[in-house]
Amino acid sequence: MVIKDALSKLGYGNDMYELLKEPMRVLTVRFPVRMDDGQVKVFTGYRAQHNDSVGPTKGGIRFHPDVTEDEVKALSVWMSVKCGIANLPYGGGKGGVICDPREMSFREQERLARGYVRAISQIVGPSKDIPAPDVMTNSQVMAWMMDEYSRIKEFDSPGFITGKPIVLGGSQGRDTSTARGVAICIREAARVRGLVLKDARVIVQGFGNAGSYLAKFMHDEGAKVIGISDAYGALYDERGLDIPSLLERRDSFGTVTKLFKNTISNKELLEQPCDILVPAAIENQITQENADKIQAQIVVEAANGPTTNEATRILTERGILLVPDVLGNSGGVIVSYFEWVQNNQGYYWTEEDVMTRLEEVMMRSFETVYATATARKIDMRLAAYMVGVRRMAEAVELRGWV
Ligand SMILES: NC(=O)C1=CN([C@@H]2O[C@H](COP(=O)(O)OP(=O)(O)OC[C@H]3O[C@@H](n4cnc5c(N)ncnc54)[C@H](O)[C@@H]3O)[C@@H](O)[C@H]2O)C=CC1
Ligand SMILES: O=C(O)CCC(=O)C(=O)O
Repeated sequence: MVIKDALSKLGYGNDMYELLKEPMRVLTVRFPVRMDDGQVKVFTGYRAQHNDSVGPTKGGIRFHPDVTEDEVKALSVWMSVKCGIANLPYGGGKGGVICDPREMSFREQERLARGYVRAISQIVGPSKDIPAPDVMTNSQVMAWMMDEYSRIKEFDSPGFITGKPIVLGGSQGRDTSTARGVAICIREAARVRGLVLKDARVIVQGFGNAGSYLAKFMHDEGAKVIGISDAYGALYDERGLDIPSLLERRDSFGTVTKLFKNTISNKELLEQPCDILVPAAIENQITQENADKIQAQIVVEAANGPTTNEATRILTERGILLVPDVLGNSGGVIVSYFEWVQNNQGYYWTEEDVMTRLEEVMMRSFETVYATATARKIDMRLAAYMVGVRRMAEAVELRGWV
């Protein structure tokens, strides 16, 4: 495990690893939701809280048929590392519900969101554990969840959840912040590799919140986005895709390829020649099986966990610069933190303020991780974990837990 290597390189013993290798708390909930046809369906969900030595835990909630307890647990550990790199006063958390919102009506999704919040309400809160959007959840889902939590607690609680619509206390720029952070990492990675972004060939896997805005930002930079995909297939054109038109035609779940006949598979897309490859969908996409077929100079992970540890080793040995998820996609939680700060202060920033601060934190994070990787001659993922876990380990020691 990377966290074990990172702790060991930082000089910590096995006791620290034993504490930090898994979440301190995981709640499994089963809750009823009345469907539109009058029947009641029981859904299973989870909320994992990795470690709260630094501050309350923080991390998104995903609605997806493949959610498992192990996945949510791993995602909560990665959130801790991510918050550590960006120096946010949080530990990591993550939640998920096994469901397929694409098959549910708007009102069924609302009842699901509210039911999940009722089920987890005892262990979450603005100074305990603060959720946010993730796969197949969005600002509307956050609005329902915030409303449900506020009703239960009987006071307005915007700071309970981030990624809300602006009128309900959301932050300017949160919707595009994950992609903005990825774009900053791409710019910095290209700089250290001497790659000019204009006309650089970019492939983005996933066309939801993270992937679609990233494709837009790359297109706006003058790069050539030659491939994109969603859960149903991929579009590829070496002359460059019409990203503005695809953005208009995607649905709220990031689906667009169903509108086209000439699609290729996600597997084929990942193996096409390009300069920059951005996995922005789900876990385990670059593995031992296809890592030697990746034809990019730079891989920036917008998704959580798209590259296995073995594949990270293969890509790094092949000289490909891999910017890991815990750094690459940290723009989302950074602006979530800004949203929470604004909610706590009751004072709201301009989009320019948000973007300037995001840029500062992302630049500092990239530079610290890149310098650690270069100085220690280690891959960017291990370097990121060393940077990310250090503060948490210190806090654990100072509290006398280990
Ligand atoms: N939304 C956010 O603020 C953040 C998201 N992330 C990560 O980014 C990734 C994507 O999240 P979002 O864009 O928010 O989700 P989303 O639900 O908005 O979009 C997901 C996209 O991935 C596609 N997809 C789903 N299953 C797929 C498969 N098997 N193969 C290929 N494509 C598939 C979907 O069709 C959709 O285009 C996830 O790993 C998430 O954890 C990370 C940090 C923050
Ligand atoms: O915005 C947040 O608080 C967390 C987003 C998230 O789930 C992630 O970074 O993976």
